[in-house]
Amino acid sequence: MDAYKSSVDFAEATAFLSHACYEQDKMALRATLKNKSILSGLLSRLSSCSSHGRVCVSPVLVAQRRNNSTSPKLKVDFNQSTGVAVMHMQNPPVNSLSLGFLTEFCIAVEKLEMDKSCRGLILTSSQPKVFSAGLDIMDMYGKKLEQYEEFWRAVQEMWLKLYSSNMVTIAAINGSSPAGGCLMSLSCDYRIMADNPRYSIGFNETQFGIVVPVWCKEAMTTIVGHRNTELTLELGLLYNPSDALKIGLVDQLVPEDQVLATATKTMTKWLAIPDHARRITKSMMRKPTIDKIMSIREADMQQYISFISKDSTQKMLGTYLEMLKKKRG
Ligand SMILES: CCCCCCCCCCC/C=C/C(=O)SCCNC(=O)CCNC(=O)[C@H](O)C(C)(C)COP(=O)(O)OP(=O)(O)OC[C@H]1O[C@@H](n2cnc3c(N)ncnc32)[C@H](O)[C@@H]1OP(=O)(O)O
Repeated sequence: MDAYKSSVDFAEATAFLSHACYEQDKMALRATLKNKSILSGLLSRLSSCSSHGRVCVSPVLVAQRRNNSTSPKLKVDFNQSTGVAVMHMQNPPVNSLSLGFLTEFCIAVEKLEMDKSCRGLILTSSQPKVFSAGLDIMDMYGKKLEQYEEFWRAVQEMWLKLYSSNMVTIAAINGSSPAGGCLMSLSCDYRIMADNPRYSIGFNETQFGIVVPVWCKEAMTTIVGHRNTELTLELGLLYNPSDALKIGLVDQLVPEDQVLATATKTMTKWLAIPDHARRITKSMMRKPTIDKIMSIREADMQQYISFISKDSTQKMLGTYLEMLKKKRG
């Protein structure tokens, strides 16, 4: 009975998802998913139903107002003739990965994934100077345990969706991309960054007392190797574009005004490879990491909740938030 009930929930929510392209749909979806067990079930099952063996979603008040904004946090331009979608992140001011953003992102990627005519996804930012500031610290600060859980479930889901995508995914990094922003680009197949020494990319978490999850370490190690990962994560390093290129954190640097054009050109090359061969190869390369991470998903959740809700962690996050806000004033 429970299994039946949950499959009905899932079917309803999936049917609903496929139509959730307008703002009122998204608001209703969030209301439908308010029950976190449905959210967890839906998001996990969405990731397990895909093909090819991939694992198949004061200052405080100012920031809260921003996060509650109902304007779309993503703009997706899909070109039917090329089969390429460009996803512009537009969550001002810095494209932080808030719960609202993550939910919208998972829905958008799932919709593109289900559309067989979409073969490539370019991820970029509409915000000046910033690709993504990483996880929204407001969603990690001063919240209830259930809220931490809902947020982290969405973080895990977003990573899985992007990392296990069948599409060719290219990050067009047209601004700074610390922490979660860096991991988001590392989940793509290829990274092109604006050659502007004022931009930075990397993982600065330890600098303000946060430890990245094990799956972040795993994903990074597969790209830049054990030693670079160790140095970056322990010291909380952010790199300028040319240093990022040296260690392989990005694949290519181009002048700022050519990031998107280069991504589009690169996409054409990737799409010239027969899809089935590329997809199976991608799965072969990534499935071991995905399987490993899936097996520790619930433990990772418990670890996150216990770590983030500690008084000492909250105190450090509070200090960091104040520091970020003072920087401007
Ligand atoms: C495939 C998907 C992957 C999913 C992700 C998985 C992630 C797991 C990874 C491991 C754990 C990750 C943890 C994190 O990501 S914690 C967040 C870490 N991020 C940072 O430390 C970046 C902090 N921000 C900055 O350094 C700068 O803001 C930035 C360089 C990005 C831009 O600088 P700029 O000068 O243009 O802007 P301001 O600093 O003035 O900021 C403007 C306002 O935005 C607020 N802000 C900035 N960053 C965040 C943030 N991460 N969360 C919430 N709010 C943020 C900042 O306070 C300013 O607010 P006010 O306008 O109110 O002053």
